[in-house]
Amino acid sequence: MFTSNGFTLLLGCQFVGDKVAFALSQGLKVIACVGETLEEREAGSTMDVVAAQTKAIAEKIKDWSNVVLAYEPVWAIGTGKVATPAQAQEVHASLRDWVKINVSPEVSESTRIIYGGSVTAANCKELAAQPDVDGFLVGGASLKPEFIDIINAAAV
Ligand SMILES: O=C[C@H](O)COP(=O)(O)O
Repeated sequence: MFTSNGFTLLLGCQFVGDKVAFALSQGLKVIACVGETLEEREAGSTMDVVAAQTKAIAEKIKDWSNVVLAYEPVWAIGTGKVATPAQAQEVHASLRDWVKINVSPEVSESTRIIYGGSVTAANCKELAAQPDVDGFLVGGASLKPEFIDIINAAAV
């Protein structure tokens, strides 16, 4: 998945892995977004989807020090439908476990896993309080004064 304000492209897993590796090779830092569609969530395949997306990245890179993982459920991006704190924590914890098992415990500890998708001043505090939510990828709300509240919530 490639996402920026109001613009989301669903890309094949392998293509995303190649893009991440290329960006790193050029000295860039990467926020790699993973996330399921509403259909995939309703089918119960959320973790299978984000694991497959993360695997495609893990197969192409060795050094994770310039990579941040962002959990961005497709159904939450720019829709006003935010993941509940429990939904976000469940996926973030599973992602961290996946990285621990499939990459290394050290990378699992050091890699930030941030949440994106309709984050606002009203929902950021509860999300930020989840143990495996390390910050936010903010779209629409970054253009509003409430952004400072989101920054402060994530900084605690
Ligand atoms: O670029 C940011 C993310 O795609 C989330 O966007 P959003 O906060 O407008 O839902």
